[in-house]
Amino acid sequence: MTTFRIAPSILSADFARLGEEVRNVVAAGADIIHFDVMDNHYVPNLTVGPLVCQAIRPHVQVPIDVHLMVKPVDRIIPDFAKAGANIITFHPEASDHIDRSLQLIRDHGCKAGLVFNPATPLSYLEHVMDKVDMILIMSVNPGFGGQSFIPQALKKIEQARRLIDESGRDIMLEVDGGIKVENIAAAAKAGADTFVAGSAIFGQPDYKAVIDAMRTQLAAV
Ligand SMILES: O=C(CO)[C@@H](O)[C@H](O)COP(=O)(O)O
Repeated sequence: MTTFRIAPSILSADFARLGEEVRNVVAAGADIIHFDVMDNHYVPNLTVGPLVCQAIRPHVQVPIDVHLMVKPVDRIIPDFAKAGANIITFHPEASDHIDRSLQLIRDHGCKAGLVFNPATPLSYLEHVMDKVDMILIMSVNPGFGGQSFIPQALKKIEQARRLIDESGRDIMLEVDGGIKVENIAAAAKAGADTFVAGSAIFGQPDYKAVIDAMRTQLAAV
């Protein structure tokens, strides 16, 4: 049986109360905290860095999944590992040496992953599948929360699921962007097992009600 994980994205949280926000969302049933890092270079938005990751680390026991939307990637990896990240993912287009970046993340004791924008081919995986612990399929173009799910992502999730099954490895398949109660089951049916949701959770007053509703949808898959 598939283990489904719900990973609220801090991008839609109240940054003035971030410690309280991550505590509340974990108490509401979140399995992972998704930590979006944007540099105003690789993506046209700017968020937070390792200091903020370090600041929230004592507030939660669940894994922190750091999604690097930065270029270059390598020089910031050790800082996030030291700040308490458990999973670090990056976009293959943002790294000059994908294999080296994956190895660097693993050498720092974290799980490593690659992120695929809507128009980025999965072929980047071909020679590095043995070093990947997570594949993250973007169902929006990265940079902002609150965008609409791009339905073509479902086909890519199916393709990624086939590659994972062929590899025989235990690789998490995460989807990110526009995930709501209404479409989470479709993403799960396509093969995703980890679901990032920002505005759908932090945009509602009752985090537990949303996460429970998502789990109800997942239980029927
Ligand atoms: O990485 C990103 C955006 O670049 C995402 O993690 C979003 O933050 C998800 O937000 P919603 O689409 O769920 O509101």
